[in-house]
This record gives sequence, structure tokens and C-alpha cells, in this order.
Amino acid sequence: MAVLREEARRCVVWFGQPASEERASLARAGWIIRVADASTPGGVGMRNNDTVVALADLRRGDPASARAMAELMGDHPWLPWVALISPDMPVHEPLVDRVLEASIEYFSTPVDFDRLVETLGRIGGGQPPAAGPGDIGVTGRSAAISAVVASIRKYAPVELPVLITGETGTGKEVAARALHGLSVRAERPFAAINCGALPPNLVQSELFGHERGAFTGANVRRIGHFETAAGGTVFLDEVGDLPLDAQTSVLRFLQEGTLERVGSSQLIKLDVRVLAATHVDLEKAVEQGRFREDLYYRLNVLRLRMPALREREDDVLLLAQRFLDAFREQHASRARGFSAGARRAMLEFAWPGNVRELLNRVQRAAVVAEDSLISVEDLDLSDVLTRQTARSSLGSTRVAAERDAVIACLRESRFNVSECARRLKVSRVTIYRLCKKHQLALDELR
Ligand SMILES: Nc1ncnc2c1ncn2[C@@H]1O[C@H](COP(=O)(O)OP(=O)(O)OP(=O)(O)O)[C@@H](O)[C@H]1O
Repeated sequence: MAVLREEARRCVVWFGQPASEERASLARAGWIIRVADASTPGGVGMRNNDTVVALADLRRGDPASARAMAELMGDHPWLPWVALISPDMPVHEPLVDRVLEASIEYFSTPVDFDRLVETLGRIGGGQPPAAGPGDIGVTGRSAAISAVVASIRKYAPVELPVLITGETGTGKEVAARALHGLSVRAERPFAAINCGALPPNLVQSELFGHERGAFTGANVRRIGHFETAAGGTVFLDEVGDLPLDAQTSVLRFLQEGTLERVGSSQLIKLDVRVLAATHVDLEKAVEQGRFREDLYYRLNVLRLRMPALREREDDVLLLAQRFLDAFREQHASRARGFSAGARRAMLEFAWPGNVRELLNRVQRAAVVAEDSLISVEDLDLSDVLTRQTARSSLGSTRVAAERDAVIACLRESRFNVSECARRLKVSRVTIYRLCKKHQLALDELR
């Protein structure tokens, strides 16, 4: 019987009343809007594999949708929130405070919809799509990783070497496994070798094997990684660390498809595809004579660059949730999702150790979390938010400067609003609005 999979949708649960042009700009970006208020009790029609972001439209301060927001927040504490705010919204309302606290980002009027759409894409990673038949193990939906996946699909069936570049922890080995898994060699072995971790005097023997008595301690014949992977794929990680003599042997294998075990002069013909990875600049190593130029050209036939995690912001929350879900499948953990602060910190952090660092931090947080939502402290990223707050104090400095400028100008204009408006090159309405915004009572200032 055929199993129908419902297609995953991207939904914004909008608390308030979106204007038609607001609906249109989200629809153009592929988001479905579900309007939620007190008249839609019992949920807003979310399905399991939908990507859902809740949007609190606080611009009009509607108490009916306030109740519905509180309900949704209680039922789905891991939902990501964004808020639309305006200077006229009610201040010091407990619910407004709660929504602002839960929101990853606020947008004040006039709302920049391009930025809102961009943010929705970035934070909509809270609910990762279930792995489907198209899943090749390289998780992500950012433009950068989609381009990588497209290249992997193109390169996989071609029997040529691929040089995979990228910083540490970006998923070079994951990409190599995907190349192997999508190739005709998928059922044959995949041998991943970290060239930097091989003992220098045993590199040749580890890669190509040795005969009995080839050197002191070689008591039995041993086959190397290349022969173990016969018919499959060898992945040479940190290929730049190979000593020159081993580079020569790899080059010969690539040119002639043959190898010699250490201590033997017999040529062995072998069918193995070679993939290689480096996190250092191989071109520089060639210039400095540490890497053979001819081997570099042989390996660099097809090239795959793995983007750093900071170049794939859209994937951070998606990967984090996927790592948490995978952890929960194996271990007991209270954590089911991430707090708004944790999400903000993860989006803000530069991730020098890339995906590996994200995985490690999420796993550690899942162990130490006391709550259903992983906090910024659990992730050990508190100082990221402290830095962010320091930056946002620039915003409060600007607000204070604006207030001071209005007060000074009003005094100089002898509290004549028209004169003050002329001097500041704004309309009288703007002066009244600024007075209201900064709670300036003209009578009290005189
Ligand atoms: N797109 C991805 N989806 C899921 N997991 C990933 C992804 N990319 C990396 N990982 C995980 O991150 C960790 C590091 O990945 P990997 O070992 O492939 O990185 P690398 O670039 O080869 O690192 P190094 O340069 O240190 O060898 C692994 O646990 C891997 O499973």
C-alpha cells in the first residue's frame, strides 16, 4: 500500500490581524499565514512536519489575541516567536512582557517585511523536516548547503577524485560519505583515514600494507586501507599531512591504479575511488614545497567547498534541534527545545568549531538542562548575549540622544513647536509624536 507523506509547510501563526499587503509579502516568500485569536480555540491547525513560527502582532494591543498567545505558549513552549511592536502598544502589560521575553526578534513600525521574511527563514529551523528519501545526511536548507548538496549529487556518479575543502568541523567527512553513498560503490567499503594521525614511520604500511618481515615488528603480512576498501572509496582526511614519500605512492595509484605493499615489489591492481579533504591551504603547501604539485592537480579534479557554519545561519537552529532530537532518541533528557535566549545566542555566535562545536554544545546542554527548554547557560553561551546587550545599549544611547536633542531644541525655540519643527527639519506632528514617545510634557519643561 502506498504511504502518502504530507508535504511539509511553512506557517506563520499570526496573533492579530495581518493587512492584505502583509499577507501578500509573506505568501510570496512561501509562508502560509494562520490567523489566531480567541475565536480559534484548540489550536491553529499545525501538522507534525510543518515549520511553524508564532508572530505576536502587538501593534494594536488586542486583549482577545493576548489570551490565545498565552495558551499557545503554554502548550508549545519550544515554538519560536517574533513580535511586531509599535510606540503605541501598551507598556508594562505582563503578557506583552512575556511575549517580548519569548521573542527572538522584534520589528517595530514601519515593519521591514524583507527583514522579517529573512528572519523567519533563519529561525524557522525549530522543527526539522523528517528525514526523507532525498536525505543524504548533509542536513541544512541554507543556500550555501543546498549548493553543496547539488554538487554532491553531480559528483557522486563520476569516477574522479574530489578535493573537499573547509574549516574544521564543517562536515567534510559527512560530504565524503554522501559522495560514496550516492555512487555505484555504495555497497562496497568506505575507508576514512586521518592522514595527520598516522605514525610518520608507518604511513606507507598503513595505507598500502606490508609483507611479513618488511621491517622490525612486521611479523605477519598486513593489507592496508586501500586494499581493505577494494571496489569502494578511500577518504584521505587532512591529505596535506601526508609525508612526501606517501604522496608519491598515492600519485602513482591515481595515475596507474596500482600499489605495492611495503617490502614487496609486486604491483597490485586495485579499483578504489579516492576522495581527499584538507582544512589547510594546499596551494600554499605546494608553493612551499610541502605538497607535490602533480598530486595536487590529480586530487583537485572536482572541488567541494564546505561552508563555515557562520555562512549558513539558516541552518543553525535546524541542526541544533536535529542534534537534540537525535540525543533524546538515545538518552533520557528533560530538554525538548531551546529557550528564546538560547536561540538568539546560537544565531549570534560565530561557531569557530563549526557543526562539530554545535553538536558538542547541544549534547552537553541536553545532559545538564533542568528544564524542558535548553537555556543559554546550558549551552555555555551567556557571554554572547552579554555582548549583544552591550551592542543594543547603542540603541538606548541613540534614544537618549534623540530625547536630549528634542528637549534642547524646544528650549531654544522657547517651546514654540512650529519653530522647533523648522529647526529640526521635521513636521509639527513629528515633534508631538517625539514628545509622546519620550514622555515629555511641554508644560513641565517650561
Ligand atoms: N550537515 C550536517 N548534518 C549533520 N551532521 C553534520 C553535518 N555536518 C557535520 N555534521 C556533524 O559534525 C561533526 C563534524 O563533521 P565532520 O567530521 O564531517 O567534519 P570535518 O570537516 O571532516 O572535520 P575535520 O576537519 O575536523 O576533520 C560530525 O559529528 C558530523 O556528524
